[in-house]
Amino acid sequence: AQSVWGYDSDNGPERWHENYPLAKGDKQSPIEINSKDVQHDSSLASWHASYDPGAAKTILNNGRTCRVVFDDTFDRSVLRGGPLSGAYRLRQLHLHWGSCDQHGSEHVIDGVKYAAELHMVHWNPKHGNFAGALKQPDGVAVVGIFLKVGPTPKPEMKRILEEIENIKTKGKEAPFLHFDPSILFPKSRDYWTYHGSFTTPPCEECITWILLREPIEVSSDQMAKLRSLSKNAENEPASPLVDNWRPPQPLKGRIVRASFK
Ligand SMILES: NS(=O)(=O)N=C1NCCCN1
Ligand SMILES: [Zn+2]
Repeated sequence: AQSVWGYDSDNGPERWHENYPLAKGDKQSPIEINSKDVQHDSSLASWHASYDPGAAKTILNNGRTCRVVFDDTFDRSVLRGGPLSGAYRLRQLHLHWGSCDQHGSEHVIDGVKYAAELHMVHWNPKHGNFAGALKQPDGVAVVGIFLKVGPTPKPEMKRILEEIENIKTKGKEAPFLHFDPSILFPKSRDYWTYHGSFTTPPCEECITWILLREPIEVSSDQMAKLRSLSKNAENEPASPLVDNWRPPQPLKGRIVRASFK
């Protein structure tokens, strides 16, 4: 059987284009951000999230990440402002992380790789549904938050990490209720924005990225917790779910704008 895509040598990012041609497009994500090339745009508005804690549904290990799913059947939890026109519905959040604290993020900032990167995925309801939004350049908005290992870990990450016990192997899902993901935001609203793609196949180029400049802090133990997830199903040989990140892709002349000086 065709090995589905993943992050191993035989099915990893260097080979995705064989089954997913968009992966070789000229608006791919993630990217390396070099502050010297960033353009400050004073016309960029601030972004605002208004999330309903009741929209949180379940947390899942799909063998490639840990994902929290939200009810997106109406404008219940939305992101607006910043570079966006209109309100985008929160659909899910997930993470990418490394096998050690020194790497794991997908976007790289002035050569700095963070231990992990959290993505909050929103879609534009003017395109009818998520599948339709994937076909549009303004279809999806992802807020990226960097996780940095430091001395004052953010207690708000605890809720997600506590749930990991119940979703250790691929396919395991647990209820995840009454959760407002905006508690995960750092203090500063400063962000970079550019147009790119999903960092996972089929790598559709439908994303307005909003990357928060200020990382949130986690402890090394919290990172170890994330690394205790397995990519295998319960009855399969154990294989740790780590290094589920795509490396930076060619910028191809794109402009990265900053909301800050
Ligand atoms: N890492 S990413 O760009 O957010 N990729 C995603 N792929 C599937 C749907 C949600 N997000
Ligand atoms: Zn992601």
